Amino acid sequence: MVGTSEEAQGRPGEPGRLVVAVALVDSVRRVLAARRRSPPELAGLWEFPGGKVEPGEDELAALRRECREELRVEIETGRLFGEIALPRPGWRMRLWLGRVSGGTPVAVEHGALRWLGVDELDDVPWIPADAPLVDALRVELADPVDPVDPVDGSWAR
Ligand SMILES: Nc1nc2c([nH]c(=O)n2[C@H]2C[C@H](O)[C@@H](COP(=O)(O)OP(=O)(O)OP(=O)(O)O)O2)c(=O)[nH]1
Repeated sequence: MVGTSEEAQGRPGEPGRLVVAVALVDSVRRVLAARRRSPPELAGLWEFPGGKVEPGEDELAALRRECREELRVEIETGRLFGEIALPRPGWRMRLWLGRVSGGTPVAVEHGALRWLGVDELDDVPWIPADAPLVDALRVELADPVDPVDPVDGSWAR
């Protein structure tokens, strides 16, 4: 049953963790989504690239590391887009805006990658916890708060 495993709920007394992820936006304002292969309760669901920040690690350094490991790309980050609580005690996830600055994403650890336009965000089953971020991204992609974001003027009009 989904949500009953240790992966979903954590061990009693386990300290929380920070997960950092990035909404990579391309020049035609599509966002990169990645399909998880594991653990079983998340396999097949789609997410933003990222992962756990290691103890003592800088959050954005962790994000760049995860993008190299998972996608084989270099990234530039823009502004912090949002933060959510994950369904595991003490765990939260911070989502940054960003773009690929080097290389082409390859699904090293994921089952698939897709660049989704604003009208395609609902085409994949996202991890349920991500729903508020996906909703906010839908608004952002359709009508950017700052048309010269996400990094330094790279939004394509
Ligand atoms: N990367 C990412 N993780 C998410 C999202 N939504 C969400 O609930 N999560 C959860 C799934 C995982 O429980 C946790 C991220 O852990 P992870 O297993 O991807 O982290 P990691 O790459 O450091 O993995 P590992 O080295 O321990 O294998 O955050 C999302 O959009 N992106």
